[in-house]
Amino acid sequence: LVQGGGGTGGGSWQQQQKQQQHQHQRQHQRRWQTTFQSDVDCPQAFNRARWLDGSERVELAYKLTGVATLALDQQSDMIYYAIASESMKNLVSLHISHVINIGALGGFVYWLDDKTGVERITVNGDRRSAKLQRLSQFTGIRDVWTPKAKVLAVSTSAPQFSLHSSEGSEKALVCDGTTNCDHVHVDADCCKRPGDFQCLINTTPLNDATNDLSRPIFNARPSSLSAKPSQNPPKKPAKPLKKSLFDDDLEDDYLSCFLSKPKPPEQKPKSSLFDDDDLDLDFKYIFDKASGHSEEAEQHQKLLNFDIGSSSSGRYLPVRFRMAPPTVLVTGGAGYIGSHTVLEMLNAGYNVICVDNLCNAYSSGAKLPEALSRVQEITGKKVHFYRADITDRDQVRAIFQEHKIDMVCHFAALKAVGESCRIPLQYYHNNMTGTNVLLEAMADNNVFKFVYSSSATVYGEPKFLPVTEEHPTGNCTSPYGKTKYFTEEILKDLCKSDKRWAVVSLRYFNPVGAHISGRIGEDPNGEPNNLMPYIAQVAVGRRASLNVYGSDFPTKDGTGVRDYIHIVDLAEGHVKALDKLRNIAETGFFAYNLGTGVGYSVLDMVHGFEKASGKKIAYVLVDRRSGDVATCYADATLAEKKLGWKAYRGIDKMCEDTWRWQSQNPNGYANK
Ligand SMILES: CC(=O)N[C@H]1[C@@H](OP(=O)(O)OP(=O)(O)OC[C@H]2O[C@@H](n3ccc(=O)[nH]c3=O)[C@H](O)[C@@H]2O)O[C@H](CO)[C@H](O)[C@@H]1O
Repeated sequence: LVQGGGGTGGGSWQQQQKQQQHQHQRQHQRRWQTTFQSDVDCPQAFNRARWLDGSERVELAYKLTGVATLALDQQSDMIYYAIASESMKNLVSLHISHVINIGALGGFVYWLDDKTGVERITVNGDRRSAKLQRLSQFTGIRDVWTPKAKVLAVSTSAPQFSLHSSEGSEKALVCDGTTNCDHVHVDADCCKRPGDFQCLINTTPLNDATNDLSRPIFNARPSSLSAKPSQNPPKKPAKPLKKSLFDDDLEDDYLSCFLSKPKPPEQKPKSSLFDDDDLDLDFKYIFDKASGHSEEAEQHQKLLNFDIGSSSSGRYLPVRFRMAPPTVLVTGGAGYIGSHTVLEMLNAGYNVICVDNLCNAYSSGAKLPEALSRVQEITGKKVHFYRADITDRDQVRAIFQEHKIDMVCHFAALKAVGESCRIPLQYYHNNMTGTNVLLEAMADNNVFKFVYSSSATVYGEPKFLPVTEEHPTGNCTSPYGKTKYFTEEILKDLCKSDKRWAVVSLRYFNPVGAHISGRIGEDPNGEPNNLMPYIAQVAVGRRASLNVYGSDFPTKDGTGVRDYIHIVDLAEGHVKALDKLRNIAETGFFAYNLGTGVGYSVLDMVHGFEKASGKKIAYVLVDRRSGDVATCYADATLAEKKLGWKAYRGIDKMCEDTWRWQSQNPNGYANK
């Protein structure tokens, strides 16, 4: 036992408590969202916290049915409750890093223990059995002392707690952590600190205290008891307060007192978890238990990946499990949207294999098309590339045979509206037959997770604004638009026919902008069809002036209004869609709008670009372009709710980034 205590330390303990509370509150205000990462049939999962809407995390946790070992990146009450649900019966081991609020964790551990089979817990890198945790650090109570009795269990769920004793002691001295006391007491004759108090304890021995925690025998708020003022000042000099319970030698002494367990020798941090025989044994145990077969257990062990962080004390190693990153086949990966998405996917940790026939992407003849070579340069990560046509069944099959593909992100398509009216058969062949070939190859290889590059064009002329996903689809005017609509219909039928398919169709509004590096951007072949690249080429001197199609629309300045979305926001939307497909077992067809919800007119864009580039954009007002609608903008709240995605970049950023790309690459990629 550690004797005495430091009066001066009390203030800092309170301060720490307050700081912890504030920190916890701040976390809740930011509303954590978490993603659970787990492979199918893999009994481990890792949870990553994010700053987004909290609604989905519970749902995700509920899906983790087969998981035996769970690593949580952050502490969150909501997650705990979800984990302690019926679906987590298999959970035998829990690892939580960055734990801040020990008190909240206390309540959870009792509940969790009751609802699941958890036997191993690691908190902030410190491993103990659930039974040990019960008695000490997972309670809001800092210290318990009884002169004679051996305390079997301390249960707390503020403001109530209960003490159980195996022997005939009638009183215990309790410090609840909100007091000035930070130490275990040796003498029971009086309370040492103003906030300490004595309480009655259960004198009836319990056969199995661990099963009887739900029965409080003593309920009181410590503050409601009259605390005795300290009679004598502390004799010993104050010990510096520890940052957390886990940094504290006291804890081991304390536990050894109650459990007659010798204090474990101080351990040096391991350079690798695999050096730790004990831990290996733990895992073997977990896997044996989870799978019932030690051979399988060993296989799982090989699949495990660890991240080891550093701890402030150097004594505990925060451990994170990392699942093997999934491999995504990206078709059309060398194009404008494809290359930006590949970049974000690589940054998010996905393995990427690209296929592109280069019909609309620049290549100098090098191994990689220029856009992807620059993506590699920016990310420092490798992109596998195949020059192949997705309408070619043999080529597509060969790629699936060569790689173990987990998901597909499908961009490869022809996209010029006017051209599609001239050569519709080529559009139907490329966009629809190509997609069918791809889907067949996926099914043949048991790959059923698909992100589809759709367009707001599926809505046709908006019947109401903002356009929600509920808006009717199919009233498309161009063959290009119809290929997007028909493909969505094929995907819906596919999902209906076979419940293994999980498809996310992303309906883009008007993608513009470029990566902040200025190294990749939109590089259309020939004269641009779309507004933004046209403006950029006027600004850089490649074109004399912009034709503004229509100045008599019923809009604020007579020009067409669209929902322009920054390409990096759009790319992030794909990563979110992949994350969703990766992490949940839900199947079916899901469509989401990717837009900002804000409409800008053609002249807004012209002026925005003038501001960003410092160049005057010459333009001429001409007749409307056939098929153009006055106004179109998205309601993108469903993507926010379901994918945790939102567009953050506004018009200034769209124009600045486009200008950086265009001014640094006046002739696009060819201008290397
Ligand atoms: C109906 C249609 O075709 N929709 C496609 C087109 O959307 P949008 O027609 O909405 O995109 P866009 O960039 O071609 O046009 C945006 C706005 O700029 C105007 N504008 C455009 C070019 C120009 O030189 N001068 C000018 O004034 C145009 O009238 C419209 O009001 O392109 C998108 C890709 O970004 C999608 O592929 C859409 O499916």
